[in-house]
Amino acid sequence: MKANLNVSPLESWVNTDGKPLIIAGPCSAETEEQVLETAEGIARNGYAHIYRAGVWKPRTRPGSFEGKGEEALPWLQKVKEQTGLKTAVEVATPQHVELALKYGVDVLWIGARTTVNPFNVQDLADALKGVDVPVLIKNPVNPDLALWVGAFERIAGAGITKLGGIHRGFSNAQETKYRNSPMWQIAVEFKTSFPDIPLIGDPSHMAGKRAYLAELTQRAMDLNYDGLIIESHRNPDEAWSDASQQLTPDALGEMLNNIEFRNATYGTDFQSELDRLRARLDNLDRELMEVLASRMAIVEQLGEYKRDNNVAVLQLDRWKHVHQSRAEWAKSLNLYPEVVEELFKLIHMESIRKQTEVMNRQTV
Ligand SMILES: C=C(O[C@@H]1C=C(C(=O)O)C=C[C@H]1O)C(=O)O
Repeated sequence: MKANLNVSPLESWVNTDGKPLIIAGPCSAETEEQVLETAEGIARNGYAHIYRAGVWKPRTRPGSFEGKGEEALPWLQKVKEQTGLKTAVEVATPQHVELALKYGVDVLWIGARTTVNPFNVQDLADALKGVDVPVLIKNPVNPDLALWVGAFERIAGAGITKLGGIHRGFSNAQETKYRNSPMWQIAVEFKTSFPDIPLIGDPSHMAGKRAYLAELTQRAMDLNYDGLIIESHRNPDEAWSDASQQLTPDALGEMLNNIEFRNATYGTDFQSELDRLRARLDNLDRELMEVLASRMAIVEQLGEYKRDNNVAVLQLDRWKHVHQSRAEWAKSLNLYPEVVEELFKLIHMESIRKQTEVMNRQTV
């Protein structure tokens, strides 16, 4: 996917000394004391660059705590004064943008439920015209990379260059382990297509539960994310929103201490070993494709035979056998059966496409 985006590097608006950007703070600003005490704990631990707090909360159903609104913004000003941390809030309407800027919030983020709606995003873009403020855009709730990119195009269209993406995962229709499925492949695609846009992992919203935060944080770091946004509350169990996924500032510090922060690049001694192993991979991938091409040639012959004998392309019994036997082979080869199953589903669909083409090919 391509898009013409003018993006300033992260270092142009926040100094992280080359380390991942850490944004931490409570899901919601509840009271002045809660905001200040949590900020003080985070500042004391020294890991964070930006303090986050939700002031306007988009809730799934009405009736739950929807945020303190404007009343909470002076509390964030105090956080800045007392800790030196920058501050960030979520904005969903032009009025939110206006108020956040009025009270000197340093960084704005657009939530997943806003990114999903181009009308909302355009309204925000219009409100941001002529303003120089960093804007982080969460992925839309549904796994649609183009919709995410569209939001970047709209905000960039307003002249904002200090941009970043937040990968918070994708909403699930059914109960799954994580509250929001990470679907890492979408983020990898995002990073591949837009290497200049800093990408920040949001393990809190992926996890939904404290117990999964460390593994998701590690995963984001293994994928070389530029930063993390993690919810932290002075007393998580008493939080007015997202109680089960927040950590105390100290517990967050402890978790981050146990994360391995990987290097994005490597030295020359490492390079030669990487080159050697990658050369082997190149050869193997080439062989893999040659095998695939041979398979397709046989599929084509089978297609011709089916056409000449008026036999249907799809052969369910055979396909079931292929599907099952390859999953068994995968197990015995120590490969993930689910991955091999997915691979063979793709191969099967390609066989069907090829044979359908053969069937409908004009014979002379
Ligand atoms: C190749 C065939 O046609 C289809 C493709 C299959 C495959 O790719 O393995 C299996 C069954 C058929 O649905 C076949 O009939 O064997």
